[in-house]
Amino acid sequence: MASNANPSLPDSLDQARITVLPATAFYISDFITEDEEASILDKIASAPKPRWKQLTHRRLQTWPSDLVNNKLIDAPLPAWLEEPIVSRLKTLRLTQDSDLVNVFHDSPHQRPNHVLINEYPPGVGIMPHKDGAAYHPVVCTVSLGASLCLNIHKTKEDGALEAEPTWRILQEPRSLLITTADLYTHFLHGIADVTEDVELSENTIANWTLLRSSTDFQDGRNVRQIRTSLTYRDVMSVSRLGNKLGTFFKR
Ligand SMILES: O=C(O)CCC(=O)C(=O)O
Ligand SMILES: [Fe+2]
Repeated sequence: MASNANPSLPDSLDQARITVLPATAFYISDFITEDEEASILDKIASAPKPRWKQLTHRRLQTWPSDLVNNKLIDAPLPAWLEEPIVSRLKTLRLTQDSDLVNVFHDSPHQRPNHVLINEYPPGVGIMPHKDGAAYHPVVCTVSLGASLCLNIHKTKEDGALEAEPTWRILQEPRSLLITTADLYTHFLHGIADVTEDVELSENTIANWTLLRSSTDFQDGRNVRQIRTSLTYRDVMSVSRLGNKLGTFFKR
């Protein structure tokens, strides 16, 4: 396939469901093309320096802006985050005979309005966490540059985190992972601070049969390289600027 060809998407998300996970997750290995991936990585790299927020080990960008008190100030996404990804997300049907042509059909704005860009060098991950109340519980993650494992953790009866993940999802470059429902509200997700993901196999990776090339991981290893993720979500509360009294209207 030419690298600029449209990727082949499944007819419906039914075919992309990660069936061993609790409700609900979908994985599409070729959601964007190599050309699209390269062009988005270029845009991220050429963003003005103040766009980056530098954490201790990791850096991130938020588009169109940071949330303030869990609210988004109304603004469009830049064109390079809108096309092709948002348009393509909107075309994904839940089932083949469903008219519900996207996973955001019951979200407040029927589409993602916010994108977080996270860059993970080898050895760097993100602590297990929940995404919280600011967002509608649908998360669409597009991975760029390299592969890594997202860990899904249970909590114990007393609310403490189980240190070992119960499931692992392997995310390849150009893939789309959608997590919703209990995976959003009940379980925690995180990425291990390792330079290599190990013990990768049909038995340990929840989406093994949906991978583009499980043969790449036949030795059970994924040596980490820089992996960048685009996390698309719908921020529930959006406020408009420009009111003289400084109060905010809901959209
Ligand atoms: O980079 C990822 O895939 C996960 C990011 C994440 O969990 C978050 O930003 O809330
Ligand atoms: Fe998260």
